[in-house]
Amino acid sequence: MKQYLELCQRIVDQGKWVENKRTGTRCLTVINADLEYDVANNQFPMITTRKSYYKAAIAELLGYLRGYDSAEQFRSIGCKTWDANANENSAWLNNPNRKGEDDMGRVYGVQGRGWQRPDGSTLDQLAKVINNLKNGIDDRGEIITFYNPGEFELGCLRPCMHTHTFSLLGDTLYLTSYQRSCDVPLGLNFNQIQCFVLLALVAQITGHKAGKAYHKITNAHIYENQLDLMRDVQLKREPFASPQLKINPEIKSLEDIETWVTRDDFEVVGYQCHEAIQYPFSV
Ligand SMILES: Nc1nc(=O)c2c([nH]1)NC[C@@H]1CN(c3ccc(C(=O)N[C@@H](CCC(=O)O)C(=O)O)cc3)CN21
Ligand SMILES: O=c1ccn([C@H]2C[C@H](O)[C@@H](COP(=O)(O)O)O2)c(=O)[nH]1
Repeated sequence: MKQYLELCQRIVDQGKWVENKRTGTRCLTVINADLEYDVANNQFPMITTRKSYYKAAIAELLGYLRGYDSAEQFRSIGCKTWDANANENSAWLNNPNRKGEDDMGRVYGVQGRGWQRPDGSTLDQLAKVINNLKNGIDDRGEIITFYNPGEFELGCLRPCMHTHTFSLLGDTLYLTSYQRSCDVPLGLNFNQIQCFVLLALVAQITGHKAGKAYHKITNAHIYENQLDLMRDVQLKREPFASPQLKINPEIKSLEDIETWVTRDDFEVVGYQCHEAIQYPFSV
């Protein structure tokens, strides 16, 4: 929590204003932030200086791991975060590749589970990584990347947290996640949870201890219409201690994640927080 608040304060104190053509809203911006999460000691990085909707963040991650490509699929598992980008983003609405209501196109999990090869076959990046890790193999390339510049025009948004690298040291699994663009008041609240859960979950299904998750962010920003709430409300609050995350121990394989796991297989213990803050969302 301390590192989150320090990043917010750094943006407020040292950020530079950058115009953003896509959303039409300028952002106070810093470059480069390194966060880390202690998964080994179950310090769940939920924001405590406002209410955090952690189940929606976990549902979003489950949708990525399943290769979902429609906002309807995300809604059906308890996550509304893709409604606006699938249905209100003018560039995407005018894109001839959009297949209709709720279509997100070839984003995130579509690339992670079905990267298109030149011969027409597909590569399941996630299954390869899980298989290797299960067999104790780290080939120094246990990478899942959603970033496919050749297919950007086939999706509603370029992935923000775009690459996840797993590393095995003895019986301990580590994760390094890379993010090119980060909406610190809204998106980061979700992304911190997702880095933590991705490591905890993959460690559980591959039979390893979880170590640390490292989260590397390039462009970290606060949109202009979020700044007053961040500076004058959220940053004035004292954080509470981190809660703990309990994951259903019956989750044992990638197939479990694909078939029956829901957001209710994840439970938070000891969460204390300040009141909700509703930040504006820029599409
Ligand atoms: N401008 C922008 N910021 C983002 O963080 C973002 C995008 N766009 N586009 C793609 C995804 C969608 N994400 C989102 C979208 C909405 C919320 C959001 O509204 N969160 C609220 C309530 C969540 C709920 O009730 O489930 C919050 O207070 O955290 C969070 C992340 C993250 N990404
Ligand atoms: O997981 C996510 C997804 C998106 N974001 C934020 C970062 C930016 O504010 C927008 C994406 O806009 P671009 O113009 O494509 O950079 O969404 C996030 O923080 N986390």
